[in-house]
Amino acid sequence: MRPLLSWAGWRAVLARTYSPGPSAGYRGASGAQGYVRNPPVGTCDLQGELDRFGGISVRLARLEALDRLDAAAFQKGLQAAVQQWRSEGRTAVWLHIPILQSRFIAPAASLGFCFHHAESDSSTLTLWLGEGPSRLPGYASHQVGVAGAVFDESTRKILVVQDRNKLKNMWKFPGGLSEPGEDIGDTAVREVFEETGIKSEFRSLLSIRQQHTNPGAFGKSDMYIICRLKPYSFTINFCQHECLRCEWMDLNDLAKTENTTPITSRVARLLLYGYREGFDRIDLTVEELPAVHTGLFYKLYHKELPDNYKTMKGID
Ligand SMILES: NC(=O)C1=CN([C@@H]2O[C@H](COP(=O)(O)OP(=O)(O)OC[C@H]3O[C@@H](n4cnc5c(N)ncnc54)[C@H](O)[C@@H]3O)[C@@H](O)[C@H]2O)C=CC1
Ligand SMILES: [Mg+2]
Repeated sequence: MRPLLSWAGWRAVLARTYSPGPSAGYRGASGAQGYVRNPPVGTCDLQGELDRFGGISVRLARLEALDRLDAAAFQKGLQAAVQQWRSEGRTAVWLHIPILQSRFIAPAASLGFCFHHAESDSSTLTLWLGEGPSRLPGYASHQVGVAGAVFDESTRKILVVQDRNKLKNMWKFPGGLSEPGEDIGDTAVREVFEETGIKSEFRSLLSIRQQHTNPGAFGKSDMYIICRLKPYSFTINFCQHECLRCEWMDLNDLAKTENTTPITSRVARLLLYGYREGFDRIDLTVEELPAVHTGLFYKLYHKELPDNYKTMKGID
């Protein structure tokens, strides 16, 4: 059995890891993003990561001796390390703690660390070391809900549901919360299918509602986006868990009824206007463009831009 890492050993590991000497220099230019990696000391192989803002990121999951380290020894080691990082002019510490090592949260908090966020299997705590108030960005500020206004132009019918879990049964568009990494249009199409059995395709984005302190948003703000969808199946098979009723309703009736929410009524009128005057008046269509710095792609939603403006040919 390997020996328990002592406080002195732990302190040495932390101190050596964050004091780049000849054997542990930063990769890349000074002040740039890089790693600080030392050869294993005792049973530990600690890695600290320097970010481009001068902060240091510590991932406890990478410590080999973590299981055998007690909370008190961790606190002393962390305190010494924080002192060292301060003296080195680091701006912040990001401490990533696996859920099974949550015993290290309280010692870190006693040194001034606060929760930044938590995911299912880890929490991230931060400590601001820079001048003045913290400039660290917060975590998620909104939840995103997306509904589909599925409109069949050939019959002028719109797909509506009544929620099973609401005290008042009002007509609304089927929809739900967006999943991480999911495009807005894909959420609308998925939620419509899950709740009503109707297959559809994305056409445009119609409206965005922002609401703060929404009771269902875990203290965050709520962004509720309504998309225009085109149906390609018409037989309703609605979800009994979530919906009480589901119908194809004439768009005029939805625009006039009082048995609906203000947002549904407003978007029904918007759709009626688009149906009569041309959907280009109301649609924010989507295009995929490349991001310059990351090489990733993103979706951009805006009113249709004439081709000559896209290319800027023939424009003064
Ligand atoms: N103004 C409007 O017409 C309405 C807008 N919205 C917006 O739609 C979005 C959310 O859509 P939803 O259809 O509510 O989400 P959703 O379709 O993703 O999920 C709703 C279902 O999740 C389950 N669920 C939710 N919270 C639960 C809990 N605490 N415990 C157990 N089960 C739970 C229930 O089965 C519920 O039927 C939000 O952005 C909200 O603001 C929702 C209702 C009406
Ligand atoms: Mg729903």
